[in-house]
Amino acid sequence: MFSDKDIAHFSNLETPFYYYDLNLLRDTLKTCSDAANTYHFHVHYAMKANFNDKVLAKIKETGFGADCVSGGEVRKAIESGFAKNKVVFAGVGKSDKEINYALDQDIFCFNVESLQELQVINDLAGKKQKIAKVAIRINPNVDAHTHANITTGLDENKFGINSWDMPAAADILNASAHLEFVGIHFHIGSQITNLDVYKNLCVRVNEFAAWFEDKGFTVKILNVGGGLGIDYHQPNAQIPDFEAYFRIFSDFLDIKPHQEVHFELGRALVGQSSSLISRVLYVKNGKKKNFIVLDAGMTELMRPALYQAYHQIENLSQKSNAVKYDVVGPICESTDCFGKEVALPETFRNDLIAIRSTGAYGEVMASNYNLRDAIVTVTSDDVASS
Ligand SMILES: Cc1ncc(COP(=O)(O)O)c(C=O)c1O
Ligand SMILES: N[C@@H](CCCC[NH3+])C(=O)O
Repeated sequence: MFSDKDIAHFSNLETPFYYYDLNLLRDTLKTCSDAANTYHFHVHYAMKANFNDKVLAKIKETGFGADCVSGGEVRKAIESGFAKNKVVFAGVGKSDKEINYALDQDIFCFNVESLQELQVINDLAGKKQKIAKVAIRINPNVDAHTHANITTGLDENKFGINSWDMPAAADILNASAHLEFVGIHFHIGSQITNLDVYKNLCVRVNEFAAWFEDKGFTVKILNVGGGLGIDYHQPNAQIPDFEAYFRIFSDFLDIKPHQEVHFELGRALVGQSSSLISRVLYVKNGKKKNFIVLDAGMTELMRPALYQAYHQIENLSQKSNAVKYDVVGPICESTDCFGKEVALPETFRNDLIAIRSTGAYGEVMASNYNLRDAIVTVTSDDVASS
């Protein structure tokens, strides 16, 4: 929801830009942190969702750790002040260079995604006379009931080590002098709105934890990943129900006194705190379609083109009766479309348009295809001090 002051401020700015509501971000982080603390759960922020410096600063202040998926993210987390002993490194294709860098930084843990990777980390740690802490990322074959392109925990997905390879993983761990097994890791997908799927995940986590402990391993960390979704249809409802989410894990996980439960939340923490603000370049009224051509495109926000993802679109400049428009960007691709048959007030050149819920996988997935300008960001602090 934008105030008159926000809109007046936006009117003086060049578009497009990402607007960040840092107050909403702070409130979302606090709600999550309070709920996690109730259950003594640990949250690592999945940096891939958004690594804007101002966003990261707020997340670091909350005391969360960082879940990284590249050497670049590990570096960014450390340079942004996240404690090294709260940095985890996941990813199905960690390069030797990235592993060496993370070993040098003595990060908390590698979430290992293949048998070969276990051996490589052991070899590289050995060359440095170090012991690498590792958690085994297990593919639990649990359906997240989300978009196929953002499902990660099914047998056909590339992520994690398959359940039938656990005996081989245990053998490698036992034979590797430079690995310290700390626990098991799962992540079944993103934008999960049916919380029941997490109950199914808990059943699998309990089975694998018991299996490893039966084999004589101490499973200290139960890392259940992230994936909690947001309501893209209600950008003003804003803060996800973290309490209900954590309660499922408290109720359904078989947590032993020596075990910690870790989460890797991305979208739920940052998704609602941003909107992409754009201007209407042209309105084209046709026989079959009316088009609004924006100055933002799939280069600024790729999700609709990539996953046919829904983002609410609002005209901040008009309030009249609704007309249906296809809202498109200027990029030379037919998929450069933010929404079809969107009901909006009658719209004119230079109107301000907000595309909502863009805090997660928005700015970070931007590209300069078509040699587009670099992304600009504006925050609620900028508006407050204007
Ligand atoms: C391993 C891992 N952890 C955490 C996340 C964060 O997911 P989300 O932003 O859906 O919470 C992802 C992305 O899906 C991931 O791949
Ligand atoms: N980029 C995806 C989410 C991927 C999550 C990372 N595994 C999205 O925009 O919804």
